[in-house]
Amino acid sequence: MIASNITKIACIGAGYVGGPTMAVIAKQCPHIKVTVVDINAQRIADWNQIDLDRLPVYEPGLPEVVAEARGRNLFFSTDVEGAIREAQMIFISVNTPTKTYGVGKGMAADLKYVELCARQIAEIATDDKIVVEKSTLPVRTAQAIRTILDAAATNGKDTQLATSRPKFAVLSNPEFLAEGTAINDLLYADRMLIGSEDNEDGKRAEQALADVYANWVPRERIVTTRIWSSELSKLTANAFLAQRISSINAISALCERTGADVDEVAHAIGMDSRIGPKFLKSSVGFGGSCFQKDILNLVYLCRHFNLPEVADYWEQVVKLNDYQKHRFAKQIIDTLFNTVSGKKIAFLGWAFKKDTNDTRESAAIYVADELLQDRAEIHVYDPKVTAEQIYGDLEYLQKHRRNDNPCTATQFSALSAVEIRSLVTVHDSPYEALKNAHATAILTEWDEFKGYDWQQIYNNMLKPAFIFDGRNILNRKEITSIGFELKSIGKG
Ligand SMILES: NC(=O)c1ccc[n+]([C@@H]2O[C@H](COP(=O)([O-])OP(=O)(O)OC[C@H]3O[C@@H](n4cnc5c(N)ncnc54)[C@H](O)[C@@H]3O)[C@@H](O)[C@H]2O)c1
Ligand SMILES: O=c1ccn([C@@H]2O[C@H](COP(=O)(O)OP(=O)(O)O[C@H]3O[C@H](CO)[C@@H](O)[C@H](O)[C@H]3O)[C@@H](O)[C@H]2O)c(=O)[nH]1
Repeated sequence: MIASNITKIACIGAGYVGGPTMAVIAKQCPHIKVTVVDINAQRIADWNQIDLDRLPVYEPGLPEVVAEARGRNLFFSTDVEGAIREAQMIFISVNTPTKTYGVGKGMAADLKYVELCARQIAEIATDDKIVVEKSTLPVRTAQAIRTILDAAATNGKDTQLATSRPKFAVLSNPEFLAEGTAINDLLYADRMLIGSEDNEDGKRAEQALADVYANWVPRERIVTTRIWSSELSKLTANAFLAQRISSINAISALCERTGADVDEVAHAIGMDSRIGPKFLKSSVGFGGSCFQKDILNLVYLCRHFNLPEVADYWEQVVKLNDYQKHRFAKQIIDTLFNTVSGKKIAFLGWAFKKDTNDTRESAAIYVADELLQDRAEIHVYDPKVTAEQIYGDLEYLQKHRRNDNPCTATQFSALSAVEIRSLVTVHDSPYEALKNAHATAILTEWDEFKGYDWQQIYNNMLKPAFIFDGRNILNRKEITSIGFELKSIGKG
């Protein structure tokens, strides 16, 4: 029977979602044994690190949560089969990146890892399981998971009576946490969304998962819907959030031409309670593993369902974001007298936002790539990102440029790993990165950047000393009074 009182949970995928979400469930529910598994043995070893500063995910508040629950009722393991066998409820929290091959290349979500999980669960399960989609998935994926679970569950078990074969309930439970604030987002979630199949087992499973969250989430914030609505709500939420950023970034370009100030415009419109103040910060462009991937997935779905106008509408959000990154890089080249060849450009920040070590789709990667095409010498400092990660990001981009992206246009030539390493230097000290630089570009809004000794930095830079503030974090009056030439986003 589908369990109604959950005491054993497994989560497949120990990444940025699986790790923090399960750590918080374990912290809040000491009566539930939570096992997080991954095929990446290094990742699991890192989650088991005694030194909590070296967990694989940098996230404020996470070390404290892990310290409290790990070894008590929170376990990280590579034994995927054992965890599946034991659990009553299994979260699938594996990556669903944009496809880089075949049908839907560059647009559709790659569901191969999710499919593998479904097959593995079906093969190993000997009793009834609740399977929870935690990964972000295209609408109607639950149907595919159900088909795999049902078909594979009978495979090789033909001798078993149909009634004694394990049963599965599939739930959609998308995750809305944002990196950098994940622990707070999980502890004080705006809502927990659960979509279930419309049958007795589905409703039983929905109740069981709602009861888990009710250990700390107020009941009125636990929202239940049809399974397709839940799946689609996740893509829609990200599309709406990203759309706000592209909207304000579009206005930033107009501000630069007209003498308006985008931060003032954002403040003024955000005071309208119908618009609201959040997600109106103009920047060098949004990054992260979710927004672009999920919108492209939405666009692909719309085309699949023959809705080209709807597809074009949402695709524009991504195109505008590409334009914003390109505009920033071009402004650096234009301002530095039309070439950055042989010039030292210091990058402050590489992560896609502050308070994370995640760099996936970070604007910094695209801006760097465009400057490297002109043979700039880039010197990077980021408080949490390793040199290997930075080189790896640039090398990956050389193989996976999108042709329709002005930042990665086809006329760009691919740089070799050796060329990248000769042109890009990664520093442990921001002051070293900035010494003798022609210009500084701020790519991430890390708080520490604001507190630097900018007078000392100015003294050690070449003149004229340019700052391109891609996050509008510096105080214009103070910085320009030192002598810097400051270029901000959306300030004419
Ligand atoms: N990162 C976020 O902020 C965020 C927020 C909400 C939702 N999501 C969604 O959650 C999902 C996971 O994202 P993430 O950022 O945690 O990804 P991630 O790449 O950090 O982690 C995924 C993990 O799954 C593991 N994995 C893949 N296939 C496996 C298998 N068959 N068995 C065991 N382990 C396997 C990988 O080794 C990896 O460690 C994605 O669908 C993403 O869109 C992400
Ligand atoms: O006003 C803003 C807000 C954000 N950003 C940028 O947008 C990107 C994404 O930021 P954010 O949404 O805070 O982080 P993510 O971790 O990508 O979280 C998003 O993507 C997750 C994965 O799906 C969802 O769970 C979250 O709800 C959704 O906010 C980053 O580059 C930010 O710098 C801006 O430029 N301006």
